[in-house]
Amino acid sequence: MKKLVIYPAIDPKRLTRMESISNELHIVNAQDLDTALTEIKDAHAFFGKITPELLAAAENLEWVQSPTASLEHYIFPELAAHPCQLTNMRGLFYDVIADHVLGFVLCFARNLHRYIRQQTQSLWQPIGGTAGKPNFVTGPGQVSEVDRSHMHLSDCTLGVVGAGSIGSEICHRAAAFGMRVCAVDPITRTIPGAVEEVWDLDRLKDLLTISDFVVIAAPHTPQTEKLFRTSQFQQMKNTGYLINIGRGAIVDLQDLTIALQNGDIAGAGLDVFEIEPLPADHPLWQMENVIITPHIAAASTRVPERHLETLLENVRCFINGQPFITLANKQLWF
Ligand SMILES: NC(=O)c1ccc[n+]([C@@H]2O[C@H](COP(=O)([O-])OP(=O)(O)OC[C@H]3O[C@@H](n4cnc5c(N)ncnc54)[C@H](O)[C@@H]3O)[C@@H](O)[C@H]2O)c1
Ligand SMILES: O=C(O)[C@H](O)CO
Repeated sequence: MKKLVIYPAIDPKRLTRMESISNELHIVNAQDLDTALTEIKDAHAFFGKITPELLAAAENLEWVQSPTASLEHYIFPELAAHPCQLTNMRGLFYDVIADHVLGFVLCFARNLHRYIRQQTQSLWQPIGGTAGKPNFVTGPGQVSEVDRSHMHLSDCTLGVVGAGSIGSEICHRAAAFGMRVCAVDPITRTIPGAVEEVWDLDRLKDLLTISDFVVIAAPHTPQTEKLFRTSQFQQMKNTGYLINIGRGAIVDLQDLTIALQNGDIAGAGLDVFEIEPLPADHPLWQMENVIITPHIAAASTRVPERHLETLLENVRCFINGQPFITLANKQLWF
């Protein structure tokens, strides 16, 4: 019989669901580190926060399941070198984060973030027009400054950096809004129904040059750390927007701030930051072309249940000797 050690211990209700799927798994829900260290010795699987100390104590470990989607604070060199398979919790947030991104896109396209600020001052001012004046739709053939200041999504291109579960869903949603969509990714080659050919990473510059909205949906790895610096912002359209729901460390915060101040890009929708929480005196807070959400793009009532479902499905795969549904590529981090 295979043995799974869980540490830190999980809610007994979740444990019952796990036990109910198989009587071929001996589960130890370790209440303290000493128990975890003793029990992991002959365990085949581990769920929770693995450490170098726990890994060193394990003699038969075949599988480690991370409780998080991202692995940059989880993986360490001994774990990468260990023959065990590593799985994560990716894929739980694909739709809700894609919604969040489209929320940013719609705000920028229609200036909703600016109108919400104006509303707090009872200010009637069409963006591009005159305060306090009625705004008449212009006649045939005439495009006013107000028209010019509001984007038509089907005229826009959205480019995604990192076409995994979240990035692919963003592409589908953007395509449904009539946008042209492109993406770069080292592994994904196509997103059926949205992007016929996903480009390799060497075409990042092409993506930056043509996109009205650049969306970062990649993990934080040595390759993506500070991928976005001044030169990337300068390659973007100066009417373009950056949206980051991936990881803060992918974008150099200072360079982004300067790019926004210089008008190298038109604005940014940010859920993640190089420094979290973003300090209260940071200039980004005061920029009217920046929308800040406090790392909540994944928040949703459905996520805890999906979290458990992913864990149960991987347990089933482990018992039945089938491929895991969220196998991680350990080499991405080293
Ligand atoms: N804002 C949040 O609260 C929140 C929540 C969940 C996940 N995330 C972030 O989103 C990331 C993506 O999540 P996911 O579920 O789509 O993961 P995923 O593993 O399904 O997709 C990640 C994609 O990024 C690609 N990638 C790897 N290296 C790359 C690089 N150098 N350049 C471009 N693409 C690269 C991978 O090939 C993969 O297709 C996570 O790693 C996490 O950092 C953020
Ligand atoms: O990586 C994750 O699990 C999400 O960003 C939630 O913090």
